[in-house]
Amino acid sequence: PLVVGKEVLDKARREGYAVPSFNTNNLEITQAILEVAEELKAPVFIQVSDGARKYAGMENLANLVKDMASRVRVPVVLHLDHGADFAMVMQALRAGFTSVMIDASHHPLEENVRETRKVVEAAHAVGVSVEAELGRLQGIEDNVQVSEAEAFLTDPEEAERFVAETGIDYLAIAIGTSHGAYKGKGRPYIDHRRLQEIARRVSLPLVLHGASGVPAWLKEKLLATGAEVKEATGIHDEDIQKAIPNGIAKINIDTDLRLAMTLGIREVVVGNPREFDPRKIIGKGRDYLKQVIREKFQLMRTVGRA
Ligand SMILES: O=C(COP(=O)(O)O)N(O)CCCOP(=O)(O)O
Ligand SMILES: [Zn+2]
Repeated sequence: PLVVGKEVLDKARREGYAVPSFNTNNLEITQAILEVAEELKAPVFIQVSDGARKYAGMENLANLVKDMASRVRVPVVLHLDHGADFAMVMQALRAGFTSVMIDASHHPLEENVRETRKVVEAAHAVGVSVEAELGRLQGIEDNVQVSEAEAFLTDPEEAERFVAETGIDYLAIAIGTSHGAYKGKGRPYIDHRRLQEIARRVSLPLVLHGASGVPAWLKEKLLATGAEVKEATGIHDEDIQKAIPNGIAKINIDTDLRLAMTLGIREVVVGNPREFDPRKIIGKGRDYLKQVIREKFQLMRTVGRA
């Protein structure tokens, strides 16, 4: 069923596992997420970004997820990813979202606090959980762009104050991850000591954005279809596994789903030039999506937690 975010993440942080938050833009991605969550008896967040809202329509995606979530046994949270402003958050609340992010992290701290408090008051009035962000990720991705220079990591002491002043339910932090498929030259450096210091001061569930791994098997297969993803690199599994006991309870995954969908589509389109049935083309993408989603639940130890 559809549930509120706080209860799912408080349990995850308490019991030392994480819940993946997968971005959806359409029917097939949503199906893949829910089929695997049900199969593995795992709680799951399905999140809609600003880009997805523009692409598919917020109400369309909300109605799809709400209806499908009502027909599975595992807890499903419908989450607004990177809510840009109060108006967008209100649109999500009206559409029935059970968790919302207000991302005012690119504003000065006082404005971030003000914006976030306003959202907390409105969302909590209707029993919906709130995520906010402190610190900035580097990385380029569609509507989420921060140049290297502006990127800065989350200050533990500031995080403690921010949580106290805003009343949020979970906190997104910057410890070295970044959005998109190009997270740095070699292995991205994840500041685990900084995370431990934040987790010591903040008892709320912590959120990791920009956490896609760009799995080797997926990259190899994509390269074999002629996809130009040679420079793509992601967060290493060990860094994810290390971050979870240190308070990370929600982990955002979008890029790995994009790569999986693209692999299926390219394999059919490049491999069978005579194929023009979208069900065969997008359907192949859905199969790879399910494989990636399965791996994420296993990596985050979410299996069987529903
Ligand atoms: O943290 C992430 C994804 O991280 P990833 O790129 O490492 O998967 N997200 O919040 C997804 C942001 C997607 O925004 P848009 O659809 O507008 O491009
Ligand atoms: Zn993000």
